[in-house]
Amino acid sequence: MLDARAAIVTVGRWLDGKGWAPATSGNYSMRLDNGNFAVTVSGRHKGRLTENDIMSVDADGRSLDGKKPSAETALHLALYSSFPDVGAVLHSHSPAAVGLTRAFPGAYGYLLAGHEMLKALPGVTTHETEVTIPIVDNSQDMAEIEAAITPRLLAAGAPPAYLIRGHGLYGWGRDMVEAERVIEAIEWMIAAELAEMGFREGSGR
Ligand SMILES: CSC[C@@H](O)[C@@H](O)C(=O)COP(=O)(O)O
Ligand SMILES: [Zn+2]
Repeated sequence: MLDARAAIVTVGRWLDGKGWAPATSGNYSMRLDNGNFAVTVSGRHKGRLTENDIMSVDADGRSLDGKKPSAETALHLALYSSFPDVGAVLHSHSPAAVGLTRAFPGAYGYLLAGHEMLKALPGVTTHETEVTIPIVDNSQDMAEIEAAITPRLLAAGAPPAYLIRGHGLYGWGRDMVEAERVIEAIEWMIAAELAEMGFREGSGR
């Protein structure tokens, strides 16, 4: 648990430095060796976490230390339950990811194709490929989001990430380093796509 606390504090500072964790948004978790999970306490500023802002929950999301876990804990636990190899889950709130999902209100997914950066995703070895990041509508009912997204994540070829419309990005990996790489790569590709759209609009192409 000590290592997990330190890793989560560090990742919060990094994500906040990127501008992807404003105003207490975002939440982070890690699988623990004892079958429980370390998760951020709800409502804390993720760039200013201390180790007291990381708590543990069991596989049903019950607090094990009297603190209040992230409001989105159920989404983290659904990923750990679906993917036994996953060791860390990150949730970012970047303006790019939120802007993209709001710019395409009817989109069910966003296609990333031809980017060299796709190779940052586990198992991808060439830019000559495409990955669709699923988009699910936002809800304050985590069970609703979970039910809408889980079957899509279990489909063949699904990436280790999804977008919640008008809300943010979830990404995960076998460990914290891999989860960070997934989030950073997808956030970067989304920003590149938005920049490209701006150029096209500006040049009339
Ligand atoms: C402050 S807006 C963001 C929250 O509503 C929520 O989406 C979020 O990401 C953080 O919630 P939290 O309960 O702190 O984990
Ligand atoms: Zn959120």
